[in-house]
Amino acid sequence: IHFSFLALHMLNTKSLTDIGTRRIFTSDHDIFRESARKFFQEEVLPFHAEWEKDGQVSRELWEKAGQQGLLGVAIAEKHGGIGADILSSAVVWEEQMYVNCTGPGFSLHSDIVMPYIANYGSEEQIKRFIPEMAAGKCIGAIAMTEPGAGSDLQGVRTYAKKDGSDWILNGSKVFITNGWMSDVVIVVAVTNREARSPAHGISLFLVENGTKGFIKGRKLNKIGLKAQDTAELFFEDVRLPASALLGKENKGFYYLMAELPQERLLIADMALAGCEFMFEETRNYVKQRKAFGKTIAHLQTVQHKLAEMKTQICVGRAFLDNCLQLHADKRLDSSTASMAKYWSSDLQNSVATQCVQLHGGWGYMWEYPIAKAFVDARVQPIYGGTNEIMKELIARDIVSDK
Ligand SMILES: Cc1cc2nc3c(=O)[nH]c(=O)nc-3n(C[C@H](O)[C@H](O)[C@H](O)COP(=O)(O)OP(=O)(O)OC[C@H]3O[C@@H](n4cnc5c(N)ncnc54)[C@H](O)[C@@H]3O)c2cc1C
Repeated sequence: IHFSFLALHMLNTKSLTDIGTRRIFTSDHDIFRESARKFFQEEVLPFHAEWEKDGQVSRELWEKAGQQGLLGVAIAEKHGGIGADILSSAVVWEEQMYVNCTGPGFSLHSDIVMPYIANYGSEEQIKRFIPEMAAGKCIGAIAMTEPGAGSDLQGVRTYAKKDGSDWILNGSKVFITNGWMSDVVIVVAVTNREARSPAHGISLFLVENGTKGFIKGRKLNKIGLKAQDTAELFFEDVRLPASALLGKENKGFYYLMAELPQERLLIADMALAGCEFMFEETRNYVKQRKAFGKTIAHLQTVQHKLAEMKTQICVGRAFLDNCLQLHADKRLDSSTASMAKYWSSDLQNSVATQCVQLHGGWGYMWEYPIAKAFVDARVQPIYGGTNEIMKELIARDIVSDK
């Protein structure tokens, strides 16, 4: 393995987004990062303002990302994925944040939805979905949250009733990332209402776009993530064949618990990358903005703010990179992933607030990247399990007698 040649000089990096400065990556990762960076700069950034108006990205973008090998990066080749490691996925997450474009729901598709199918799907399901998803021709979503059940996942009401060997699905879901463009949705539903606890009676289903009774509601009008097609989904007497069940009946809750740490790590890494982006954006701004005859970068209070933020980001990055490495070694436990999610997403919001402040009035204008980064950051402590729930999970481990 050839580690990044610059890795040992990490502390002297010119910019927090420089390639080849982090110890966890090899030179192969760096080469991959260069191509991912080019893709996001050329194929995403110039079109994103238009997609913000549309409330969604283009289908073409998904296919281009597929052709470029940016989807399903960490999914095994034998299953139809790219067959690289999770650190390569992290490269894609981070590069998306470095262009400040939150529209494409690639990370959810590649590193949340695809793993469920690869890990729990039948051979037939894997063959049917994974290659198409890696090609960007089939867009994936996952529908857990309902209007009446978010944090309390055991409170889901969507119900799949057996009818011969088929299932009849009824219910509704809300806040579903990639929901409007989705071609396949993993739907969390109750399959046994008499289970000894709700967690024992939940299953996962693969529901395809176009299935009778599967209705997409509106694209939700969010305060940020303007180009992300977050939607409501409705299921009205949707008849599903036995082959739509993902994994084993009534085991859905266990699958969710097993996969959620990766989702939390991904949010955390994107939060840290968002901080790195905002920091560099603000550094550049204060070095050229003049007030009282000098650039504002000359003001000591501004310098101290930047020094504090850089320190926090570097400390956070060290922990996050450790978590990424642990996850690559399959040793990341759930409560450590929760720590990363809660701490990084809180940091992202604190950095966002301070960076907007350092931009003055221009920081409040939509055409300035920092304004977009600020509103986009706000959801990070909410989704993927709220930060209050993260603290519950961390605390449970601390006081447990086991
Ligand atoms: C943009 C966006 C995209 C999303 N994408 C998806 C998706 O793709 N798929 C999906 O299934 N869901 C998705 N979600 C839903 C998201 O995961 C939920 O919004 C989140 O889990 C919180 O649930 P809730 O909104 O019902 O809030 P609630 O559960 O009602 O929480 C309200 C408040 O109460 C607090 N609270 C609740 N329980 C406790 C407790 N036990 N202790 C302390 N505090 C508590 C919460 O922390 C929060 O502050 C998305 C949400 C958004 C906004």
